[in-house]
Amino acid sequence: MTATYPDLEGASVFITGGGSGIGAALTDGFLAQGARVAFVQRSDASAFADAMEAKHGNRPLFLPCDVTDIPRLKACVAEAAAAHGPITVMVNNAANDQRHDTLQVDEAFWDWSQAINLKSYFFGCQAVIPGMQAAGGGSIINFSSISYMMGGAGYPAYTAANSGINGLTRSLAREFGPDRIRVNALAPGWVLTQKQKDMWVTEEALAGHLARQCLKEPLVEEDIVGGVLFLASESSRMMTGQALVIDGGVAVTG
Ligand SMILES: NC(=O)C1=CN([C@@H]2O[C@H](COP(=O)(O)OP(=O)(O)OC[C@H]3O[C@@H](n4cnc5c(N)ncnc54)[C@H](O)[C@@H]3O)[C@@H](O)[C@H]2O)C=CC1
Ligand SMILES: O=C(O)C(=O)C[C@H](O)C(=O)CO
Repeated sequence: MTATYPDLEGASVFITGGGSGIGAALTDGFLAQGARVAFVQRSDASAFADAMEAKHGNRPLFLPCDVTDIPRLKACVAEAAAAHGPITVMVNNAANDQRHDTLQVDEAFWDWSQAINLKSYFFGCQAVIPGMQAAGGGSIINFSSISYMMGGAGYPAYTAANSGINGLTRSLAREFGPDRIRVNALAPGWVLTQKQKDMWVTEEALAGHLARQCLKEPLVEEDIVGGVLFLASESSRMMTGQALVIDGGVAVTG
């Protein structure tokens, strides 16, 4: 059950990685609010856009883009603004939590990981801020993760980026608050997307993780949508520079 936010009707929303996983649930959730949604991702999402149009009678604008290609990312932001009006809601969601062994990481892997998981976030924000300033404000939601709060081993380049996203978020909130641009992070817990199930979920790992949650059910994509809509809408008008955690209540120490 998701609340309705009347101010999101007609809002111009841009989502990175909006065609699969949590991002697809976000595209669905914003379309259900009557927003105009543009999203980017690397792989073809035309069939998903068709399905969304059939469901909502409101087609999202899919723009193929690798978010590590910053000129292309900026061009997509410009194309989305031309189609839907100035972007007033930006969701930096695309990421890659590829596991890695610290002693095997080389500079190329490190740079690849930061390019997706941190650099694209900075330049995604930079691309939408002038339009938000001209529009009199906006809301940016940067996806982080509880991964760095848990201090989990096995993906330090990813957790470093997730931690960096919170620093980025707080600094941008300070710099652009006077323009009425709000910048918040959202840190999900373990959300059982198809990719997580295919790549990382084992019975043992899931049981260990659920033991750390207060609420003993796994999270699904839709559990994240309500928090993002709230941060996007004027219902959170005096909230900025924060990290909203949706993780079923994971104990972060021990
Ligand atoms: N699923 C989980 O358990 C958790 C997810 N998160 C965060 O939530 C966000 C979404 O995660 P998921 O839906 O699980 O991820 P996912 O891997 O299922 O989807 C990520 C999306 O980003 C796109 N993408 C990846 N690299 C890209 C690139 N270079 N250029 C363009 N698009 C690219 C993918 O195509 C996909 O649409 C991420 O920021 C992730 O760090 C955080 C904590 C836990
Ligand atoms: O990709 C992530 O970020 C996560 O999967 C965070 C999870 O809570 C996790 O890593 C559980 O082991």
